[in-house]
Amino acid sequence: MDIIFLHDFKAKTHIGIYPWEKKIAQTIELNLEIALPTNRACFTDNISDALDYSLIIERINDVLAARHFGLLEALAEHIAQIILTEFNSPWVKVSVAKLGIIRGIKKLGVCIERKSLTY
Ligand SMILES: Nc1nc2c(c(=O)[nH]1)N=C([C@H](O)[C@@H](O)CO)CN2
Repeated sequence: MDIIFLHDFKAKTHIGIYPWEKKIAQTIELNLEIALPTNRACFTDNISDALDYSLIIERINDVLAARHFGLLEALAEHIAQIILTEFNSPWVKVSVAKLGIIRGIKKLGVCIERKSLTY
């Protein structure tokens, strides 16, 4: 299985269950591992055979700008489903973390793995 990874992807979004979290954007950190539907690009060296990671980043940034999620779990699930359904990945691992939200904890979050139903 070939994988594209995006590590330490930081972005601002509105997330959280408390009223102040609906008003103030927070920085989150995403870590993604995205299984590829084919390894063809390894042999052809052609972007049209690859999963273009810049399109994934653009799509995720659009979601983070447009949506408010209460729970980290819900945001992680939303991103996982986009990767599986829109980018045809057979498997994805998504971690979403908040930074410095609770005193004494540098980073906390959730990590989920999902498989496509079509593979
Ligand atoms: N399992 C979770 N627990 C909590 C979440 C969450 O997203 N998943 N979120 C919060 C608050 O928004 C918190 O981050 C603000 O300090 C609390 N618990």
